[in-house]
Amino acid sequence: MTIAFIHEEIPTEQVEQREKVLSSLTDAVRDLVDATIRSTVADDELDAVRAEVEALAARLRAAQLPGPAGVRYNSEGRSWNWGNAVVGRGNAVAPPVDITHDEFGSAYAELTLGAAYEGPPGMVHGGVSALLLDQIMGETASGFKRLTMTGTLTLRYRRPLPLGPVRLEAQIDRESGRKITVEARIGVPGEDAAVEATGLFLIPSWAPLDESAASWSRSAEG
Ligand SMILES: CCCCCCCCCCCCCC(=O)SCCNC(=O)CCNC(=O)[C@H](O)C(C)(C)COP(=O)(O)OP(=O)(O)OC[C@H]1O[C@@H](n2cnc3c(N)ncnc32)[C@H](O)[C@@H]1OP(=O)(O)O
Repeated sequence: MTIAFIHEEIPTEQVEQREKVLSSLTDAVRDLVDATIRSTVADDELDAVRAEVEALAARLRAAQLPGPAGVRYNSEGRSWNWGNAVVGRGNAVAPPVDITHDEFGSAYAELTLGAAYEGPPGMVHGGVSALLLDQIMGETASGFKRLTMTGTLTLRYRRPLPLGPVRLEAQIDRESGRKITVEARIGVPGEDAAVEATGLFLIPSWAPLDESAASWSRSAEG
């Protein structure tokens, strides 16, 4: 099975303009998700809203990609992955997360998780913690200069994580050939970690050890 990045020759300025407009729509959809979960309006009002939402979806379906958004890049080295489940600017399921890479081998992010990410009452779903940790660890292992895939992820849930502000941190622990071990954690900012993770990330045998020569890079905006 091939994992391919899509070369699309759109000028960076145009990509950034589209990303800005798309991000605003995505924020509005995310707010709609939160509003839906927490709404206590009457049933007939829920039904009226459903009809309007269906009409809006039909407008967006007037022009669609044939499949998922994929990861795209232009020859200026700008890439965009608007469908990604964690950082995708077009994905209202993504919290979203802005990951800062301090230097190669270390990263962090701060975000607020609302009602859409609930597991135990008032707490972050364990799978959501795993999702966020997988992304930050994968990006840390890759450093956007090589393709890495999650091989094995080990999580220790030490204490429940309340919905609200959270902080994620990751750093490479060790590397050997195609194997990169990353340590990470998520918790309330300034408190002990709620979940600790260790991940073994692999550069697949079919991928180059370093892809930076392919003039492929990710902008800070992601
Ligand atoms: C420039 C590019 C930038 C890209 C941007 C990136 C952003 C990232 C953000 C994305 C974040 C989201 C991230 C996601 O969500 S990634 C999505 C979730 N992960 C997957 O779908 C991975 C599925 N698995 C595979 O594709 C293959 O099995 C891989 C590629 C992992 C290995 O297949 P490959 O053919 O390459 O390897 P091999 O079988 O010859 O074995 C080689 C060695 O590795 C050892 N081994 C194998 N498998 C495992 C395992 N599972 N755990 C531990 N060890 C394992 C094996 O024993 C052997 O060891 P040794 O005998 O040599 O000692």
